[in-house]
Parts: sequence; C-alpha cells; structure tokens
Amino acid sequence: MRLDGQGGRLRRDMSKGDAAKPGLTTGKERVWSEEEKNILGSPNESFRKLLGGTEDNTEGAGRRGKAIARKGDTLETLDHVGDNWRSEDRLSQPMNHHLTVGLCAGEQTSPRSTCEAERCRDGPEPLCVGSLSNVTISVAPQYGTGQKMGLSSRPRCSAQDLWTIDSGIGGLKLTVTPPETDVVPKSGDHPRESLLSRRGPPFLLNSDTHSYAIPRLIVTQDVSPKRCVPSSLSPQFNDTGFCLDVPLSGEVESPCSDSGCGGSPVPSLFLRKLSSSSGLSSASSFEESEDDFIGSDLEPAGGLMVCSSDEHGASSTSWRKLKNMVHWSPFVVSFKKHYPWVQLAGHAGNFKAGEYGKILKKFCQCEQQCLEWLNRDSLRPFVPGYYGVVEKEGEAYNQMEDLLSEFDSPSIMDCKMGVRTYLEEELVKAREKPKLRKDMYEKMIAVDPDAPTEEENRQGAVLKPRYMQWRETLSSTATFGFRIEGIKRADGTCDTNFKKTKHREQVMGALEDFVDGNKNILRNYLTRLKELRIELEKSEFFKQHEVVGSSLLFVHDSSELAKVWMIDFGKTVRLPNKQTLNHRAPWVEGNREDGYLWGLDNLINIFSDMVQD
Ligand SMILES: Nc1ncnc2c1ncn2[C@@H]1O[C@H](COP(=O)(O)OP(=O)(O)OP(=O)(O)O)[C@@H](O)[C@H]1O
Ligand SMILES: O=P(O)(O)O[C@@H]1[C@H](O)[C@H](O)[C@@H](OP(=O)(O)O)[C@H](OP(=O)(O)O)[C@H]1O
Repeated sequence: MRLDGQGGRLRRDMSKGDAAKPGLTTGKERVWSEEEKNILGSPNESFRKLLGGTEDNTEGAGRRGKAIARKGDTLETLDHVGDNWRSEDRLSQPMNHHLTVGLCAGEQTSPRSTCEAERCRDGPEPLCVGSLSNVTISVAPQYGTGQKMGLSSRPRCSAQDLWTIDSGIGGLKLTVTPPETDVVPKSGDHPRESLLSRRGPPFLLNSDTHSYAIPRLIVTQDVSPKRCVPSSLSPQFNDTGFCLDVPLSGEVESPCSDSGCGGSPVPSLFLRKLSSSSGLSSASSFEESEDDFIGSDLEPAGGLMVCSSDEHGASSTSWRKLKNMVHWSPFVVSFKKHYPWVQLAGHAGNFKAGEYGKILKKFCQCEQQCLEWLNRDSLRPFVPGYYGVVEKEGEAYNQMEDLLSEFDSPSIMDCKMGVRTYLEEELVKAREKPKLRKDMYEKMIAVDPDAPTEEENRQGAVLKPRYMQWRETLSSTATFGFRIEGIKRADGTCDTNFKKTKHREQVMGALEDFVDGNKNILRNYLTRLKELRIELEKSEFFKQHEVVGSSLLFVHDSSELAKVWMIDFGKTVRLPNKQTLNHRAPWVEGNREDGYLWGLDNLINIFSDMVQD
C-alpha cells in the first residue's frame, strides 16, 4: 500500500495525554503525496521541501500533523498546528542511508503495549511503529553527510511520549537502515517488479521538476531486502537439454531481468536535444528540459530508436544527440555539439535520457545498491557515477553517468564478463519452478536450428539456464570468461552478431575491427584494463559480490582517448556470511565463483598480444 493522500484512515485522537480515554474524536489522517511537495513554512524557509507526513483532519481540532522535510542538507521533522508548519527537529541524514519512518498513529487502544511490542526503547533512534505500517523514505546521496540522525523532540519513546503528541498524531520517528544490507530479493520476487509494484521504490527523485531528490512516502511492511540461500543441490542443467514437462512462460524471474521485453539486445539510440545554454550562464544552463527532446517515446526505450542491427550485421544510423558544451576560456561560450547515445546490448526499453550527462536505467534494487556501494569503493573510477532514483512517467529509474558524454563520435564495445551469465539462484528457481521459454527456443534456432534437443523441439521451448549455457558455450564466455555483446563503430554502424565469436582469433579480429587497427587505442585500453584489474583485486565490493551478467563498456574516439567501465549490476549479488570470492576459481555450483577476473586476465592477454603484434 502506498500512502498517497487518497485514503483516509480513522484514528483515535490521543491528544492531551489522554490516550486511553474512550470516545475520543476520530478523524481522517492525511498523508502528503508526491504532488503535494509544497514549499512549506515562512518565506525564509522557502527551500524546505515536504517529503512526506501525516495530517490529522480531526474535525474541530484544526489542521495538525507531522511531516518530514528537507531543507538544504538536513532533514527536519515538522509539526503542523493550525495553518502553519514549524520546524521541530533537524536531522542529519547519513549519505546513502534509508530512512525508516514509523508513523505512530492509527486506531490504537493500547499504546503502551504497542510501544513495548515494537522496538520503542531508548537507544539509537527506535523504530517507532504504531498500528500503521512502516513507511520507507529513501534519501538521495546528496542529502547530507552527517553520521548521526537525530530524532523528533521525543527522544524517549515511551507510551506517554508517543501518544500524547500534539493533536494525537502519535509521532513521526525516524531510524536509519544501514546500506550494507543484503541486496538479493527473496526467492520468487522479481526485484524490479517487487519494488515498483509490490512495495514501491524506496525513493524516487522527480527528474522533471527538481534538480534534487523529492522522495515519495511509501508504506512497506518489510524494509530489509531478502537474500536467497545458495543451493546445495548439484547442478541439473547441462547442454544436453531439459526434459521437463513445465508450462510455457515468457519469463523466468531473475534479479533485474526484464523478461517482459524479450531479452533481446536491441541497439538503440536516443535522439535528443538539450536546452541551449546562453553565454555566461551558470550551472543551471546545463540542465536539460524534457521538452527539449526531439521527439519522444517512439520506442520502448523511451528514447528514439533510430539505429538497430540484427544478427546479420551492421546497420548505419542517422542518429545524433545534441549536447551543450561550455568552454570556460577565455569566455564562457556555449554551443551545441552532436554526439550519440547508443544502447548496444541489454533489454530493450531499459534506458531513457536523463539530465545533462546522465542516463536513466530502469530501476533495479540490486543495481542501485551496487552502484551506491561502488561509488564509495576503490572501483569508483571504473563505474558510472550514481545519482539516485528518479521517477519519470510513473516509472522508477536509476540515474547514472552517461559514459559517452565526454567522447566525440565514440566507438563502443560491450563485453559481458564472467564464465556464466546466470546466477546460482536462477538455477535453484528454475529447478523449483521450471518455466519453458518459447522466445529463447526461437532465438536458439535462429542461430542454430540443430541446437535444440528432440524434446525441446517437441516442446518448442527451452529453459532459461539451458539457453544461457548454450549461449555461453557457443561464444567465448565458457572458454575465455568474457564475450563480446556488441560493437558500435565511429561511423555509426552497429554489430551485435557475436553469438558465435568463440575462438581467440575471432575475438582478436573483432577487437582489431573495433579499434580500426589503431595500436595507440589498443595500448590505452590495455593500460586501463590493467588498472582496473589492480583495483578489482583490492576492492572490498568485488570480494563480497557474485558478479554475473555485468559488462565492461569500452569507449574510445578519434582523439585516442580510450576508457573502460564496469556496467550492469542487475545480477550482482552480495555473498552471505562474509563469504568472499577470488573470481578466478572454476565455478562449481555452490561456490558462486563467477570467473570475472579470469575473464579479465584473458582479455588483458589478448590485448597485450595485439599490442605486441
Ligand atoms: N552508464 C552508461 N553510459 C553509457 N552507456 C551505457 C551506460 N550503461 C549502459 N549503457 C549502454 O546500454 C547497454 C546496455 O546496458 P546494460 O548492460 O546495463 O543493460 P541491461 O538491459 O541491464 O543489460 P542485460 O540485458 O545484459 O542485463 C550497454 O551495452 C551500453 O551500450
Ligand atoms: O542475449 P540474448 O541471447 O538475447 O539472451 C538474453 C541475455 O542472456 C540476457 O543477459 C538475459 O537477461 P538477464 O541477464 O537479465 O537474465 C536475457 O534473459 P531474459 O530474456 O530472461 O531477460 C536473455 O534473453
């Protein structure tokens, strides 16, 4: 259930300390919705933004309520009495932490017992839960850097304190959930779906109207993500196929998999225009307006898909993106520059254009938590900057750095890393609840009509792990621990026909073509890959995560600037019980090794050979 200001809720007026008194007025509790992100308070508080709260509309009681608001870098709880909101407490919100808010209001006959039953006690910010559900607000990283969070004016969460506040709104208490919680949703949950439809995103930034976060209030019963336990079962899937009598399905759930879109990589390009900035304008001139986009959602990605390529080769494009450029010397001069945004691989419909230099990728909790962590990890220079979650047209997106923005007519390559492309938990799920995939069968026979077993031909479908394993062995994933997913050359042509690029010579040929024989670019890539390896070997994040389906994005341009970043953390999951991986050991189901570093070693070897040749 989401608090959206629509539904009123009967509640007992606990005012004047007389909580248990029968016959108290009942009224409607109102919760501020996203649309009610008013600027509150007096003029000198005009930067305060309401994040969420409750209002007691008890008849005769006047308007009373409590809310959480943001002002500058601090969060505040606000008391609302009569027509005015006043600031009550200031909270320093730790970066990247989620706030859990307990609304102590509702039909409460025994506040004391509720208070005791829940974790209302002295100590660091009790989670104060009344008869209403918890509310989760998440806060964007830019919210502030304080380490401790204060509480409302009632630091001791006694029953008396709780239920005698103001007009009877039981209190609005905050607690911090550390970010180091496990990120894997409980088995059976599709994280993206569960987040968006079951309990809503933990926080949404409204990209259209604000340059900073305006979280929504979301009611949730369960604020801590669940983890799937690795299977102790031995592998049952192999290349010989699956002979299970199972229903056909368009989807096998997996973290952040977007099966609904079919799963086919669809190169697409955003065609967009950024608002022009004028001469000596300030930072605001960098902000783009959605209205400035050329065209709108003509294809599922939300941008314009003007380039596509298929299994059979390249296609050229007529795309372009306009970007504001500001030169700071000797004068600030702005002009528009054309550069492309291309989605080389991945699920169609996953991306939208974001603010200046940023892109939006469909929200995925795994990815969000990884990006948050990675942005604080030693791997920071090798991942896109992360800018929180934004909402656009009713959907949640992770906002991240557009890695193409610093390049001129970039050449791009996506390499999927690791020896396997499915999580161990996907195997477990597929065993427990096998679902046949007709779409995957069709993709399979399009590449190799002889690949399916007789059984699979009869069924006209395959299981996802079977398809994934077939893709791995057909390409260089199984033999080298990486595979090329797609290449976009400087001339705009795209190629995603690498499903059968398996052998070293084939890989080298593709790389040679990608850099157009330019040894300097190869050398620059090699340097960057080696730097990445050093950081990966040091990284705490990397040690503690099973990294599956993640890619390295290679980008260079004619200036010979050549960079590599890690992208796609939709299937990167934290290991339980302080387990760590070395990312080079062979995978045996249960050990969760992913072969990422082994793949990187091989990639580095290939680049080294090519540089020397
Ligand atoms: N931060 C970024 N900057 C620029 N381009 C990006 C960025 N992230 C992704 N892309 C582009 O989008 C493509 C797909 O990205 P990504 O792998 O994250 O998507 P996905 O839909 O999760 O993929 P998959 O289906 O493999 O899980 C990349 O190949 C790249 O072309
Ligand atoms: O590249 P192909 O041959 O099109 O195959 C897809 C690819 O393996 C994706 O990585 C995978 O998504 P995940 O990595 O998110 O599982 C997708 O599964 P899906 O269709 O279930 O989304 C596959 O269909």
